[in-house]
Amino acid sequence: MKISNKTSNRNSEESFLVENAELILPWLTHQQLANLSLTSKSLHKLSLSITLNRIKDASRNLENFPIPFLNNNNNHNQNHPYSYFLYTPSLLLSNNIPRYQPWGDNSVTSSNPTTVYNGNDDDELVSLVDVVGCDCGEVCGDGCGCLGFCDDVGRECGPGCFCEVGCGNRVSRNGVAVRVKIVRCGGHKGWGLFADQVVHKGQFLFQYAGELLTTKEAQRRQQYYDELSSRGRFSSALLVVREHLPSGNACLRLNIDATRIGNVARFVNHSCDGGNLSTKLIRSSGALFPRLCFFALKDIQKDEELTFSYGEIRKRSSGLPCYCNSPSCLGTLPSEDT
Ligand SMILES: C[S@@+](CC[C@H](N)C(=O)[O-])C[C@H]1O[C@@H](n2cnc3c(N)ncnc32)[C@H](O)[C@@H]1O
Repeated sequence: MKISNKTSNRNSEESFLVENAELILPWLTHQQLANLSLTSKSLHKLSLSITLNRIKDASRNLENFPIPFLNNNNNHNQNHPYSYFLYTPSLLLSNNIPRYQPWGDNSVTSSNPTTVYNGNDDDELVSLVDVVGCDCGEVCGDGCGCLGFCDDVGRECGPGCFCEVGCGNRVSRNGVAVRVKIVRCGGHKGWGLFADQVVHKGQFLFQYAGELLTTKEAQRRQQYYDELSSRGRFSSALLVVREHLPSGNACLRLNIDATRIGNVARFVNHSCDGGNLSTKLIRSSGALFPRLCFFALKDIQKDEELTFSYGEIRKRSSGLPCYCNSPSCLGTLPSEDT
């Protein structure tokens, strides 16, 4: 039997991939994995087991609990087993975003191969010149100087403090605090985030993690995302937070894009009735930027969808249709000029 060079090259590529599957396959994007699975039976089997693993934990092992994807939708068009994005538990500067991230390893490797981000802290966002914090000891008490509010922004202990990770004044710094799941919603909302346990009113759930952008970059991306959304089948997760002084003047603006890299908060859908989550900005001592934190607005039952209001303003006349299903639904999603 004569085997052509092309066939033997393909066979050796395939056996190389099969032999090194554990090293290579976890790094592939969903598209690369899908393409690979078409090439041979053994790679199809391996890709399938990688996919089943991904479905079990969207956070790639970076949170305290696994965060599963659930898609019980039989509609062929909506039959995606999971949503592909890179995971970060905290805010990242946009010049430090990894190009690839293994699924199941505890590190995010930056596009600069010398930088490995371990996902546990936001050291990148700490002022190295002016790191300030409390010196209460292991755990802070009522007299801790980091407690309280400043211009409507809550305060917490942070990288500038001497207290330890278990300190009660670090609620928003320890990742996702309650069990949640990412569920494919019926209709046109795409994926949504659901409680996988009872959550009590006032409880902290998670922060909105992603890339911190300059306003110019946020405007550029918003325009691009709007274009993609208008063609359908695209969900952007670019959030602009504006804080105003009592005078009405803007005093703070945060642009967080979780579209390419983010955490579970990127799956929280909008509800015109305000939903069951509230948001609050919290600044950790020593950190340059505050984080946007989500708290339960009311008691939330297991299996209830987690939602909040994306805003009041509907500036774009051709706004995207809203499917929140609340009696107060306004028909379109909020939109503002970025
Ligand atoms: C932050 S993402 C939320 C997760 C998103 N559903 C997904 O599948 O990735 C925001 C996008 O979700 C969709 N979305 C959120 N709330 C919605 C609603 N009430 N009705 C319709 N689409 C909604 C819109 O496409 C919006 O741009």
